Amino acid sequence: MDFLYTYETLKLEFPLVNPEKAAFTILGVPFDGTTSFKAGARFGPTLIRHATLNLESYVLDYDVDISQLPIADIGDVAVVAGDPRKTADRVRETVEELMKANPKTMPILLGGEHSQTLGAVEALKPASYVVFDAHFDLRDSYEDNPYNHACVARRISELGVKEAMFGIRSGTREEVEYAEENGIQWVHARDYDFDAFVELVKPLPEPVYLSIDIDAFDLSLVPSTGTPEAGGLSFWDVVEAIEWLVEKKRIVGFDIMEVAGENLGDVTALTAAKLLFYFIGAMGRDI
Ligand SMILES: N=C(N)NCCCCNCCCN
Ligand SMILES: [Mn+2]
Ligand SMILES: [Mn+2]
Repeated sequence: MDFLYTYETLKLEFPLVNPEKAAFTILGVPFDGTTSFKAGARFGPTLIRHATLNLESYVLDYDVDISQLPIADIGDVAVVAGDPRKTADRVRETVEELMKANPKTMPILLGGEHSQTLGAVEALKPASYVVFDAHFDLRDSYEDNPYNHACVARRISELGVKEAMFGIRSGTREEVEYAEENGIQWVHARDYDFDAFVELVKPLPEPVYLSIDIDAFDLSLVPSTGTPEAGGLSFWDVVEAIEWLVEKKRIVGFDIMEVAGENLGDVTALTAAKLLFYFIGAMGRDI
């Protein structure tokens, strides 16, 4: 099918289906127009797709071969360089077009700056937003822009979406206060464990949007990201949380954001690609 704002790009190596028939639809968002420290998230979607070439499609832990699942890849959103709001509008419109064509598909965004998650959330209207991130992203405005990547959770909370955050280890006093005043629960990376995750996520209303800012992981796993922070989560921390969510909650959208880099085979993209396969594999157990 045709989308207003997307173009074709590198695709996953195994057979793909049309979005009308897909249980999962991949959409790249190669935007890095408000990146404040380390550039290159515009290459994230391509780097992640390329990194999947290194992976077996068989997810050992689940006995699921994801090459057998109905997956679509609708390419990348054409970005409006330097304008996170206009680009997120295109993301929103693309996800709306997609859901109209196939209300049952699970959109999977690959990014690209975290600012772009807003567009998907606006389109999908989840009741809750579960996010793994080193940062709160609860600033009202950053570098004079309310749609900067450092503000995305604030914009989502203003939509009335309940939020829970995991892996946090960087923020301002104002962000901590905003979280407190608005009932946003969070777990510091230092205090993170599976029980803490379940405790906060269990009471959240469905459906849930799950967002992975790749900087939630320890720096060693994700050196190429916009605002890297030491002291993050392990790979299995996040995989186990995803498994719980997939089993217990209705998920309407998923993303892996803030993957940057300039070189094929970048460690960060390899981490992101593996996580992508675990998410699809875990979801695919029920298909
Ligand atoms: N949500 C985010 N990714 N926020 C990161 C903000 C960057 C703060 N730099 C502060 C530098 C002060 N010298
Ligand atoms: Mn972050
Ligand atoms: Mn973020």
